[in-house]
Amino acid sequence: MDDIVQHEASFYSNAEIYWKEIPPTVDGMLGGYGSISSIDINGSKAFLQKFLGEGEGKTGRGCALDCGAGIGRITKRLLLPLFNTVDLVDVTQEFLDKAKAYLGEESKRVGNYFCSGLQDFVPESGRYDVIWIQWVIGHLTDDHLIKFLQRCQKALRPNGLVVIKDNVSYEGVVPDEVDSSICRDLEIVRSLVGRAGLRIIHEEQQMNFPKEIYQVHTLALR
Ligand SMILES: C[S@@+](CC[C@H](N)C(=O)[O-])C[C@H]1O[C@@H](n2cnc3c(N)ncnc32)[C@H](O)[C@@H]1O
Repeated sequence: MDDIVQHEASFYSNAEIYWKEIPPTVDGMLGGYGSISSIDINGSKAFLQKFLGEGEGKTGRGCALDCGAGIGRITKRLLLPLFNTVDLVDVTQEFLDKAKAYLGEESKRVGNYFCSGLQDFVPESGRYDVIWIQWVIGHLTDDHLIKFLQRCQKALRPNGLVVIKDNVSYEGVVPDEVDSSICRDLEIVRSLVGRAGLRIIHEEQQMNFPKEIYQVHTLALR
């Protein structure tokens, strides 16, 4: 991590260069593991449903933000079916350009396509019921992740949730030179969430993924 902080500019620019070369497809989004997309989405749906609904303390279904959205794989199958409006934010303009066609008819319920790195992005205060952050935190330094989570907390509506769903390493920080990212262990992710001042409401491991990939954990925060 110290290395990355010293070479922060190239950590971000190398990731941008990497993603610009990736085809705007579900397989591209998932590093060749397009086949696990349905298992992923179904797991996420079951996770989110626990918090949605009518009544005291339930999370609303007005507006969601898909962070590191890519072409909108999660927006299409998880967020648009559950929320009235969805905003997308991603650093790769080519993916956002593809999103409208990929989302089809339902893209009329997309509020905004924001092209920005999450390290720079300021979500609108009080706008979102759910802020979904999947398979992208490894592209942020610790400091930027903490500050982004703090901005997300301010962007929540009452009873809103920030959800992180991501790979976790067995131990420590594992760099990936290919896409210029890192994978953190679960303890490190939890501690960054704590340093950001958010509380973990619920946590689950995604089941039924291939054995050879990282474990994937989902954390609901507010
Ligand atoms: C592994 S893909 C995941 C896409 C989507 N979350 C999904 O699960 O289908 C990572 C995405 O993060 C985007 N990305 C990489 N670095 C980013 C950054 N610093 N800020 C915002 N998006 C970033 C890439 O353009 C890419 O769309």
